Amino acid sequence: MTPALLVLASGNAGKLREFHQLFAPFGFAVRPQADFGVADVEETGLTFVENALLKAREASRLSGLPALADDSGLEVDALNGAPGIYSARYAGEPKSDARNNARLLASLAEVPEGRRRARYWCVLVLLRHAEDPVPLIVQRSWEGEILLAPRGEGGFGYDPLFWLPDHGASAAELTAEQKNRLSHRGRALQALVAAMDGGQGER
Ligand SMILES: O=c1nc[nH]c2c1ncn2[C@H]1C[C@H](O)[C@@H](COP(=O)(O)OP(=O)(O)OP(=O)(O)O)O1
Ligand SMILES: [Mg+2]
Repeated sequence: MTPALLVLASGNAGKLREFHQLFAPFGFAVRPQADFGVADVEETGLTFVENALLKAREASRLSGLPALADDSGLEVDALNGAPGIYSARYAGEPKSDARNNARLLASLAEVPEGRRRARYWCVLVLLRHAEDPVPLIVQRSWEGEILLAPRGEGGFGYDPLFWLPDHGASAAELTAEQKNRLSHRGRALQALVAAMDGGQGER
């Protein structure tokens, strides 16, 4: 299935910017859920995949279009996997990247360099319609370490604290093109598009 038009089931401006860049080469149109009056759903799942399904289903139902949702977050080993599926709300409501980053640094204040390993997860769910019983699902991670202080101005969310030892940069110090090539989201989307083009049966 290569739909002519896809709704992006997200209200996150950083994600939407990355998806627009990532989809540009593939030649089908994507529109944010806000264009169809879709508001954020309550993310009541206990896994990224459950939350992504809830978001995609709601956006598809209200738009009448195929929908792609991204549920993502940061898993920090020294915090037993927190903030995980709660990454967006780590410092409470309303969601705030600045307060989330401050809480992450405070939570890791006693954890030395070398023990600050973490990874981003991105789960993408594509529904052909709201009652699609065969969602297309891909999950990818991106390994890094949590810095002692923020670096860089790019990206969004936890990127200024997400250090990439192999690149000698934080995720916020990469160009948009570099981040999209390396990231959990960029690689998940490549895999999703490959699966849409016939990798998973007759879609
Ligand atoms: O590449 C990334 N660079 C930095 N931070 C990131 C990234 N990817 C996910 N994250 C963080 C942001 C947010 O704290 C959480 C996602 O939460 P998540 O519920 O999936 O998104 P959201 O509520 O911001 O928007 P929406 O649900 O409408 O898509 O993980
Ligand atoms: Mg969310």
